[in-house]
Amino acid sequence: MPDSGISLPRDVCKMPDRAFLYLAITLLVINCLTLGLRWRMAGKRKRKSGGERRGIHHRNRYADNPPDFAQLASLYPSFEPYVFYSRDGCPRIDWTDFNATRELTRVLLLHDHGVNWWIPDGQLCPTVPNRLNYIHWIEDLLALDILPATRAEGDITTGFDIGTGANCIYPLLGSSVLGWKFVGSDITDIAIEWANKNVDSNPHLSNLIEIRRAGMGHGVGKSENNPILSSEGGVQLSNPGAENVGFLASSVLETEWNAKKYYDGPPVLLGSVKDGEHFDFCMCNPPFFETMEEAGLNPKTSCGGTPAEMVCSGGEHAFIKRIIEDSVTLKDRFRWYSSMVGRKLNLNILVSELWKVGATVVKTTEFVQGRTSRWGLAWSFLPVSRKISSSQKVEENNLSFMLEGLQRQHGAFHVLQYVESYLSSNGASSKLDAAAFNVDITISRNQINTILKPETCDLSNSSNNNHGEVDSLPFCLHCSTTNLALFISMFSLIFRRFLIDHSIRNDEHKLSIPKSTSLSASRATWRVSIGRF
Ligand SMILES: C[S@@+](CC[C@H](N)C(=O)[O-])C[C@H]1O[C@@H](n2cnc3c(N)ncnc32)[C@H](O)[C@@H]1O
Repeated sequence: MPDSGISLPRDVCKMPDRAFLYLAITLLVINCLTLGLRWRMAGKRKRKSGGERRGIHHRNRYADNPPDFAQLASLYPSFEPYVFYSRDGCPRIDWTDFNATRELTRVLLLHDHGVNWWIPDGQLCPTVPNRLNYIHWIEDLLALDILPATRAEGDITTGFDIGTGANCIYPLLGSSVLGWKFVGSDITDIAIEWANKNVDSNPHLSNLIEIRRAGMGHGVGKSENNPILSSEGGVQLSNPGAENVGFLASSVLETEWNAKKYYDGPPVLLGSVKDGEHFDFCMCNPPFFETMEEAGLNPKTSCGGTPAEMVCSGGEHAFIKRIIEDSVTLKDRFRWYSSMVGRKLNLNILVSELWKVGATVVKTTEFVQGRTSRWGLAWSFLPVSRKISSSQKVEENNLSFMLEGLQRQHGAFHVLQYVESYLSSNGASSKLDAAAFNVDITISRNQINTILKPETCDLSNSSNNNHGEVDSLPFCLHCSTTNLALFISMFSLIFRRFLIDHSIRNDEHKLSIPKSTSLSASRATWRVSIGRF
């Protein structure tokens, strides 16, 4: 009997042929079903852990048509020596060979985008399909109508690429694929020289792209009055969120944040943006690492990358934090600020920092690049329109409300963290998603009853002083039952506790509650999520 890979009980071997055949088929079917189930579960697990997991952007031209190495080799003799055929007959290249990856990028840019391009040995070599994902995500952000338009219709979309590199990839792709204008900044001579060469070799794009040395005393924040640069030229260490820490002092995020180092390199946006300039967006593929060892240079690929491109003091966290600080000064000079982020932990920390500094909207996405993931982080300070989409309007279990009377230093994020910890301490399962800016709560009727018990509800100690400016925060409540009134009572109580705990006079606070909700459901457990809209 050939080795089927399935071991059978010994007496099965004595069975008559037909019985054995049935058994073998049954085992095979069970095996297939199990495999299928595992496969489906793996798929589900992936989506569950990755949230809105994204691969290649649906508008990315390589989404349905990955680069055809054989065709490229037949069309471009310079690429041909790098292509070999594996045993299964598939054309491949050696991803650990820098010359091969550089030649692939060159021919892809030429063949698919009509772009002439080159970089010197060792400079960071971009993977065209990956870089296109970020461009298309920016396109998605610009199409969102939650922010007011900041330029006249018909004006060309204009972006700022922080750290454009010798490869100048984002301006070249953004201008050739979407006709956008770009300013690309960098700090090294080699990047400035080669980015300019790459622009000059494409006369059809050169009027769309300007290469600029960062921090050369342009406009806002020029060296002599740059509010961020200290007299020693280092970065002034603002204690992040100092006035906002409050009850969060011990939270994990804060601890992580405070443990981080600070960027002390050349200016980033301040000093690079000229007086009167406005941009639709900025983008950045930052130096991700603190050391070249950390960069670890993936042994499975060779995309080059010099220390100047890969490394900065404090790593990506510090660099992006610096972009955030600059954006706080530049505010609506950019419609959207954005950056790539290499680590999920940093993404969460940066999202929470953005809410603290007053961003009006924060968006994130995941870019799946082969076996690694990167994240996109975008934010704005423009007023967000409170338009409720038609799908939200028909959902009867969605409720929007305002929490008024908060002091301005208590951001909506603080309120959500308070809700999370308050409910957790009362036994409910409560999970804050910093990126999505909401808290998911699973709570039982008994737990709600305990929270609403008169002794728990004693809110009489409310004679605190109110100081500072007051503000109001819009929230949205999504509830898996129609029993909103119960939740509103509970949240009203939690918010009142928050205000009391933070020395805000009780009578200043107001929670608008709809009149027509009824208390009827008898389910044991509900799911509710509260977030900012
Ligand atoms: C990871 S590389 C990105 C290059 C290119 N944008 C890409 O995606 O391949 C980071 C770039 O940021 C540049 N850089 C570092 N500090 C900078 C600063 N303060 N302002 C502008 N660019 C900076 C580096 O020289 C480097 O070219």
